[in-house]
Amino acid sequence: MDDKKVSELEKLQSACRDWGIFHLTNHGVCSSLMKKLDGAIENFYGLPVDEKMKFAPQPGNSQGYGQVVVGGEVNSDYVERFYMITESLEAYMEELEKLAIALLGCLAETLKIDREVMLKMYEKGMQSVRMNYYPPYPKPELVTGLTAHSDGSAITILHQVDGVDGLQVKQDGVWIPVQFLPNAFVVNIGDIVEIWSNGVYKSAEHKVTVNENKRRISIGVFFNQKVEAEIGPADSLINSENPALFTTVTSDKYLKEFFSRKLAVNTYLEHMRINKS
Ligand SMILES: O=C(O)CCC(=O)C(=O)O
Ligand SMILES: [Fe+2]
Repeated sequence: MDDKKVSELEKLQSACRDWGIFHLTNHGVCSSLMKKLDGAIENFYGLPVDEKMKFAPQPGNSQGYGQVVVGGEVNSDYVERFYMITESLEAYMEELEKLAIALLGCLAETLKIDREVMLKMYEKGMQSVRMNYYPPYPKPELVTGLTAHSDGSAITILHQVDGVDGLQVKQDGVWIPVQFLPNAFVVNIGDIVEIWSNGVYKSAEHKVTVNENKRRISIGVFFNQKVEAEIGPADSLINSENPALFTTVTSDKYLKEFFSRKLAVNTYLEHMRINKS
């Protein structure tokens, strides 16, 4: 491996270990697709509420337009969201999937996990997308845009439309604003990579604040394992000196349990932790 690659991988390693979140310059990849998508999303959120409510989720289905719902009640978070499992958005998703696999490949390399093992788990994995719309609010300190949480995904690739800030990540107990970088995605390590890496990489605890005058729109794409893959620490990382810190569960169970819980930090991950202290 050349020195440049070694140093890039080292940077990735420390970002994942210390922060669970980092910027990824996109070098113009998907930029025209992104513009189209941004326009479509702005048009959608600009529609009257009764038009948007036509896309409200059916009972028992998490896909559709609405607010954050916790245990059947609408949460106080000041955000409108649209969640869908991606069949449309194909071109954008295809490009992002290549990026996600490349990133997961780099993570596997830093963890000394065989690339084939990584591909077996994540290639053609389940993907979903969530579009978040945070309207401006005159007293932003009185509302939360999106509650503190970690993503249940393996990794999340986030695009912030128009560069309106608001995302924050918790580091050593302190909330740090994630500065917007033009032409860069934000990548979050999600709970699945924390489990898969047996705790080497940490899922990012993050939240979103609301802006006084500007509306904020973000598009998060969540990359998960294949539905038939199990979720647990990678076998090659476990030995008598490094016991598994998490249990292994089927994807099905993981997804059901994750979505049945409140949006919060490490919700199901903590449940999977072995020898909780
Ligand atoms: O709006 C953002 O920047 C973040 C959204 C987010 O964290 C999520 O949808 O899980
Ligand atoms: Fe998130």
